[in-house]
Amino acid sequence: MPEANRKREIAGNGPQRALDTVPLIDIRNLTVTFGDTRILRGIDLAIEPGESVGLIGGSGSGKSITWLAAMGLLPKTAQIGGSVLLRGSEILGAPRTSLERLRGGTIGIVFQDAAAALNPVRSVGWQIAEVLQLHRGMVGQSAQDEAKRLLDLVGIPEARRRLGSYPFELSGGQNQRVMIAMALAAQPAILIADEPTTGLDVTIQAQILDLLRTLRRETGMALVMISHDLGVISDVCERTYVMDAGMVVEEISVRDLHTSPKHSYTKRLVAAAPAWNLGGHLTDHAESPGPAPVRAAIENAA
Ligand SMILES: Nc1ncnc2c1ncn2[C@@H]1O[C@H](COP(=O)(O)OP(=O)(O)OP(=O)(O)O)[C@@H](O)[C@H]1O
Repeated sequence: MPEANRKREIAGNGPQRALDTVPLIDIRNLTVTFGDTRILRGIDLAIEPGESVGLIGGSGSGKSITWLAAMGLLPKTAQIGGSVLLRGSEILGAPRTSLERLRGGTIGIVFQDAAAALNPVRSVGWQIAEVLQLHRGMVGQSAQDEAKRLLDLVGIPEARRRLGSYPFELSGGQNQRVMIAMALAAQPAILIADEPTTGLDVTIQAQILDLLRTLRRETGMALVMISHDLGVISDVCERTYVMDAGMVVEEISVRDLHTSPKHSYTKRLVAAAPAWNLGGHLTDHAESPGPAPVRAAIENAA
């Protein structure tokens, strides 16, 4: 399909996006197969610079696999097809070294389980400094000062002292903030947050979501939020892709989620979510009843 038509088609099917720019990331007809099992069945999605975009769907719908495939993080047993353009250049199948440069560089990633993702035998200051050296060439005092600034930025108290702390000395919420600081250290153009608040208590979850919203506004980076929680998506994102069984079934603005979901799966998600949950971006987050009832409602809908 000619490029212009493709873009018109995307715009016609979902919320309006800028049509005259090259997307930051443009995923086209992405397929993933393990053996005989097709996991992704032709994913199309695009992220513009500075946007905040959700990827919502039930467990096993392929949300994480989409981004793992796009960034070359799947095992060799995966057969991958389609195209992933980063600022117009193909990165699917790119050499490992250039993908490693992109990951944690242009593309920052925050996973659910920060404690597992952080190195237990290195101080958080060391780990942030490593990113600063790798991606920005910073060493010595300037790296230490920047690491401290990043810990301040993500809301870790007594940041200078905390540079010497190990992950086991920090709470779950603080480790998640350290992960975000590490991702930000490389000044990414896009941050992919895969269920970044699952497992954290309600108040900490609200604080982390608030932090991600603020950081996106202040740094201008794009944010992709992967979640099965409609509350999280409507809290943080402007629009969302809805995934079911390895396909994107709908692209919709978060505001329209309330009133005009089109696909039956999206309608079920919305119908099952408590009313407060869909107004998350309009409410005081600290009063949110939290993710557990939402997850139960979504699982019932699926
Ligand atoms: N290495 C693998 N080999 C075979 N199948 C896999 C592999 N990794 C993931 N899968 C399968 O791919 C499907 C999609 O997984 P994925 O992790 O993307 O789901 P998800 O939508 O992120 O779900 P969740 O919200 O539970 O994390 C699942 O059915 C999973 O079992």
